[in-house]
Amino acid sequence: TRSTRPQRMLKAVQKNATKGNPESVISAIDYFCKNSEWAMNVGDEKGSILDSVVTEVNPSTVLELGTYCGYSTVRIARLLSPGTKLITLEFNPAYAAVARQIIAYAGLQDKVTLVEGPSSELIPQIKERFGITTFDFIFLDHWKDRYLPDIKLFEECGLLRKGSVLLADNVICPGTPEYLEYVRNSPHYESRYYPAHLEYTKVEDGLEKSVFLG
Ligand SMILES: O=c1[nH]cnc2c(O)c(F)c(-c3ccc(F)cc3)c(-c3ccc(F)cc3)c12
Ligand SMILES: [Mg+2]
Repeated sequence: TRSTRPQRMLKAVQKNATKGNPESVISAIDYFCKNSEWAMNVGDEKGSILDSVVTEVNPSTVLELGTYCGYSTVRIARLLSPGTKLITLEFNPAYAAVARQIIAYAGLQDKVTLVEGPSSELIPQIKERFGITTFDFIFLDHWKDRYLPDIKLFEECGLLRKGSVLLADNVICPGTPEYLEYVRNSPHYESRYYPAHLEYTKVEDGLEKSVFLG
């Protein structure tokens, strides 16, 4: 049967990247998406903004919603201090299977815990399952309609602390208007928009960074 796009992306990584070299994995995926098949990785332009925010926060606890093929997981994990781990949630088992292999190819498997399932069920389990009290950094990149309910879930579950940084992808394309309205008008968040483009295209998109004020 015909391979899937994530499987073809994995093949491109195995062919063109160097095992244990995260930069080469990132480059191989970007090359694949620019020259073979578009795919919904955060990409190099928004990825550079992601890198700068992660570097600035230098988080000890990290959560990613939406692993897909692991591109942003690799981007984040390669920047973490030794001993720091990130938890990434993926709903789609086929995506998760490819992501595990791409993360391992980059040599970052010891810094990543990939959990399969819906964020609505997994978020309330995080404290007990992973011994986390609060997150320093959260990257939202799963499904636009879950951004607002999941940020409310973070608040209800006590997973945010004064200074927790949330960074959300696709706030313009496909767009998350209710989420933006919430973080931009809530007295509990300081929000800032980083303009960019939809990965590998000229279409407008951007990232929204929101700091929890407590
Ligand atoms: O769903 C997503 N999660 C995370 N990141 C995404 C991302 O970075 C994207 F660029 C897109 C996107 C945007 C425009 C487009 F034309 C196709 C896909 C999607 C997306 C949006 C709607 C869908 F029906 C399917 C996928 C996502
Ligand atoms: Mg995205």
